[in-house]
Amino acid sequence: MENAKSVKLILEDGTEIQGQSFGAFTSAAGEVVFSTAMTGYPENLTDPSFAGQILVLTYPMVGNYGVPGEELYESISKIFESDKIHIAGLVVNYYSEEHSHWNAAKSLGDWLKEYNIPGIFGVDTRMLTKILREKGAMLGKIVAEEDVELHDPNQDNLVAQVSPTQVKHYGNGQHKIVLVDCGTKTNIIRCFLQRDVELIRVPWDYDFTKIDYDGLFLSNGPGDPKMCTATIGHLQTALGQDKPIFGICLGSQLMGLAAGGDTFKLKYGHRSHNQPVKLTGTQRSYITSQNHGFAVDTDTLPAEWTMLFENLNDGTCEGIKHKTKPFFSTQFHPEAAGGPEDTEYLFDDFLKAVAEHKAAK
Ligand SMILES: NC(=O)CC[C@H](N)C(=O)O
Repeated sequence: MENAKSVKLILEDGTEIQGQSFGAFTSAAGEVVFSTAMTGYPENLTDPSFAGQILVLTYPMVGNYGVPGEELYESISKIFESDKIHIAGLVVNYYSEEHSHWNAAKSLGDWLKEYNIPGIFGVDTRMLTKILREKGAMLGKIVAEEDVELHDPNQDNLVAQVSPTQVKHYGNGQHKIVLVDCGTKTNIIRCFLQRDVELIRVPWDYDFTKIDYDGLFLSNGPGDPKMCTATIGHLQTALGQDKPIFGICLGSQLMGLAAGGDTFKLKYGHRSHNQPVKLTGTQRSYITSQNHGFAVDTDTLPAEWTMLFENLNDGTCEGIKHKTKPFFSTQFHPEAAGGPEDTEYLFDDFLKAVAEHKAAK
């Protein structure tokens, strides 16, 4: 891009990288994390799990397929994972303002401008990723004209910032599922609506134990799961019953915490579309889409819980399950947009558990 203004990326360890501005010419602070996914920036940027984060993309050319226009499916976005950009800033190597794709409606830079989010290009993002892998995810800032303070988003209750304040209903299928929205990706809603469900989407701190549901679902979401004390409290009540429960990503961490286990922060997290996980007790592995910085500490799980999936790169917990009750979770994203769809069958497993539980009543 010609005539782009200079901006800097500054990390908390003092690393300073000069680059050029695209998107909004403004400063922003956050936690600097990297993703090695090769595509999917429209989905990543709108995933509420990224709230407060400055996202570094290792794929070297970004923007060349543009950004799709908004289309709706059952009153939710057909493509995006929410109705706005959630990242704090974007760091890329080569930015392509020119774009070409059958459904492109605008450039990535124009889209970032609409939401006042800064981007920086001309950064060797693979070198930067080596720093983040060695030292761990760090605080950082993109500095345009005005300087800003470093800020740790994990100290904030980000879930309260991205969760809706109203209850919403979707679909009229036979299984009544409560979706606790801690920052849900819309593809989770789409996955449910393609199945036989009536979905009740409730805020993160809503007392869902008052609803006579058939199954409970806990969504993904941003920040430290320990901030969600209200959700954990309601979940503990639900764990005292037998109705099926399924959690994804933050939802998995909340299940671990409500069960009495602990969570911890990974050194630099898992963000990509090719994370291998193994189903415990089998030799079967799946390629999964992931975006998390925290994980359940398997060693802290109570005796009636066990690890359901294990990450084959670093051995960390990628899901848990109760040994006798129909409660299970994944740390990865089985609904995966973008990314591999190998594990979407888990939605069917959950609804099968719901149907069986209803039949046994
Ligand atoms: N995608 C998610 O739900 C992320 C969960 C949590 N915020 C983490 O970073 O681990």
